[in-house]
Amino acid sequence: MIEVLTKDVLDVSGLVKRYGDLTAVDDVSFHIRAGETYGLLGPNGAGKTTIISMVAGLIPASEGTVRVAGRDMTPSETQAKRIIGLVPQELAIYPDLTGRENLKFFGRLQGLSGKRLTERTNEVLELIGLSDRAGDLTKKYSGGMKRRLNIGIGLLHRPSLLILDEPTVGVDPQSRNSILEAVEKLSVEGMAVLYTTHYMEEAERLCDRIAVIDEGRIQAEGTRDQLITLTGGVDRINLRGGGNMSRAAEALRMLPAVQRVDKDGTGLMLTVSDGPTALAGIVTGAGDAGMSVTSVEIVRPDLESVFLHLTGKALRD
Ligand SMILES: Nc1ncnc2c1ncn2[C@@H]1O[C@H](COP(=O)(O)OP(=O)(O)OP(=O)(O)O)[C@@H](O)[C@H]1O
Repeated sequence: MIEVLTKDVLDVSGLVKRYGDLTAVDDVSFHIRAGETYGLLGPNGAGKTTIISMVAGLIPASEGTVRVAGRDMTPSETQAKRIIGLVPQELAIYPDLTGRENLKFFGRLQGLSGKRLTERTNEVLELIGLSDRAGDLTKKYSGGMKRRLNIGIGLLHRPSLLILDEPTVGVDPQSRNSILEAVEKLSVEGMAVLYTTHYMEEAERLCDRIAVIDEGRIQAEGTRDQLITLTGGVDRINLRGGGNMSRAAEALRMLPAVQRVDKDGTGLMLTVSDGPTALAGIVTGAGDAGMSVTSVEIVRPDLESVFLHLTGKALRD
């Protein structure tokens, strides 16, 4: 049993995709186990959709291998595809059918029928939070509800690996939360999830491990905390106020935890090795040196800082 649980559901090795002179995906390798949510975090055009298109067997790889539950994935492979639930960015639902009718239609295509189809449809509606709107035509759904239904369709056949391509782009906050909650629940139930996003908050909340992707390459991979250590793990403390800020800056530079002090018109920005521990001494030190501090902010490093550190670019457009 333990052996089954620790086996990789997905194993990607040396994956490359070339379009003419452009290498859209460049030597990408990673693996995902049952119950693990793995994030591909990168800006638009980083290569995320191309990676998952190869993982799902929609397009052939130029080089490298994709193994799903031990089987080689290729566009002609059918067994491995049954293990996957792919939820693309584009919606694939019928506007003139209700939510429930859409699920039943796609469920039948996947070989479900009778009581099993009804039960699974109800389970999926519950999971994506659409039970109370199941009887409405989907053309009346909000964008977020349509997106949730799209995810539901990918779940009907109980895949071992769910692939979600930027599932929350352009959706309302309620639907976004409902999507994130559904992914968390599926993960607890043992599903492996491959999640692409350019929102670092989502990667931080959902993903056990994250690959930071830029220009087709994995720039770094690890847990959130492992990635944060790449930045040197320093915090920023912003002090706002008035008084003698030049003297305060000089005094604060002498404190052991303070690596750097920058000054602007309204305050001081400090780079500090352990912000929460050093905070009290910094505020006291600034006051003793003649600064009147009116506000204090600690900014801990996040995945945005990691991306900036690795690529010199901001994650957001
Ligand atoms: N069929 C194609 N032919 C030529 N170039 C392509 C093709 N598909 C993707 N590309 C290029 O490959 C690169 C990666 O695109 P990809 O769609 O995988 O990025 P992404 O990270 O998923 O971004 P987005 O979220 O915008 O889709 C881009 O430069 C894109 O223009």
